Amino acid sequence: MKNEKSVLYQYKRIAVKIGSNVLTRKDGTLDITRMSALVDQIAELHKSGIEIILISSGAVASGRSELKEHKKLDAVSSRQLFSAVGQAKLINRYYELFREHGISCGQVLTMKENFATRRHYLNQKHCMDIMLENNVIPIVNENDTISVTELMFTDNDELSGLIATMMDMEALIILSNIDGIYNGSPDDPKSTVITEIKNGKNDLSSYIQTHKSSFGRGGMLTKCNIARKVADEGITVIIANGKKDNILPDLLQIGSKMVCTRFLPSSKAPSSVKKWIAHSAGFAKGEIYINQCATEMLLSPKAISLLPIGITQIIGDFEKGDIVRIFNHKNEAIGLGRASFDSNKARKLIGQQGAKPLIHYDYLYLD
Ligand SMILES: Nc1ncnc2c1ncn2[C@@H]1O[C@H](COP(=O)(O)OP(=O)(O)O)[C@@H](O)[C@H]1O
Ligand SMILES: N[C@@H](CCC(=O)OP(=O)(O)O)C(=O)O
Repeated sequence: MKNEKSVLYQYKRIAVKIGSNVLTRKDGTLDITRMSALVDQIAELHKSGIEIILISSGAVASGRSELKEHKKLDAVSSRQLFSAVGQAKLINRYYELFREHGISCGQVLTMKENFATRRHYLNQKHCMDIMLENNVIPIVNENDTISVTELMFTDNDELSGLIATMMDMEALIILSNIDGIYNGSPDDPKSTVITEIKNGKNDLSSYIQTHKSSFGRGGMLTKCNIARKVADEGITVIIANGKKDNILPDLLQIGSKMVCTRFLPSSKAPSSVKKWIAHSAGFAKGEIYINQCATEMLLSPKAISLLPIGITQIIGDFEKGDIVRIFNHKNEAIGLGRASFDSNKARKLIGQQGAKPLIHYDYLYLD
């Protein structure tokens, strides 16, 4: 499709995640100039016909800029206070900035629990589908005011991965304060950006410095793990520098030479239910341990369901339809699935021949 400047872009449907570090100045306050520049770029892409979902951090930073004086607070309280004030200010800014381009945007606040059941998942999907159909740009963030401690996403990278898969986007662009993933310390002049990461098992952990940057929550390692998982589901993931001028149009042009790290997508995308299950580890209610033979069968190229005969132990209580984690005979987590019946019935059937599968192949996701 052609835009005003006749630029050809690579995708028609993208999710863009703007990280805390992109939107935050050194003193922790919101960088409105950067925000405005990114809105201009998104507006340009939107006008060229690309459907865009924005996952934007910045609520806490925005609240911090607003409430210069406040009582002494612990970490949870300050996050709740800053995000309550900051999210209102953040979305208001986006609203005004997009309005200058004649574009409507809408707010979607969510939390981990909203992905836990298939029904909640589909409700959220419907909300964003309807926004896109009506030319509205969804701006998604975690509902930081009530999502605390164990209910929280690791960070907005995890949330953006869930959104990109749920909405069947062609690409997820993760904008951070760095050009991509370096093959060493980013501060070392000998390090260079890894431009392409092929699908499959690549261990990048030796490259990643574990210290976190000033305002990011998860760090580069979570970004990589999420990126690989999303790419396995058939979506291209690009990590690029959101602080660079005109980064989005430059990055997405056909034949772009812009420096970034690109995770190449798998050509075999799983079904929509399997994608949901793949991102459900945080909501698993039980643990299913299986023997070596069952492990080998499940990992074989054939479409095999998990039968009670291969189960050795069940930990935890779950209902029919809940997500459970699967462990091999070496107690290593190998995947997730949706239980076809509850834990009481499953326990009674352990090791039995001829019983119905506890996890049907269609509801089984292996790492
Ligand atoms: N090998 C690496 N390549 C690139 N960045 C790295 C690497 N190791 C650690 N990092 C750090 O990861 C940071 C980005 O992650 P994060 O703090 O989560 O950002 P964001 O807020 O944008 O999500 C970078 O600023 C960088 O300091
Ligand atoms: N939801 C929070 C940001 C959460 C977060 O983890 O951000 P990031 O480090 O950009 O992935 C906020 O709006 O301030």
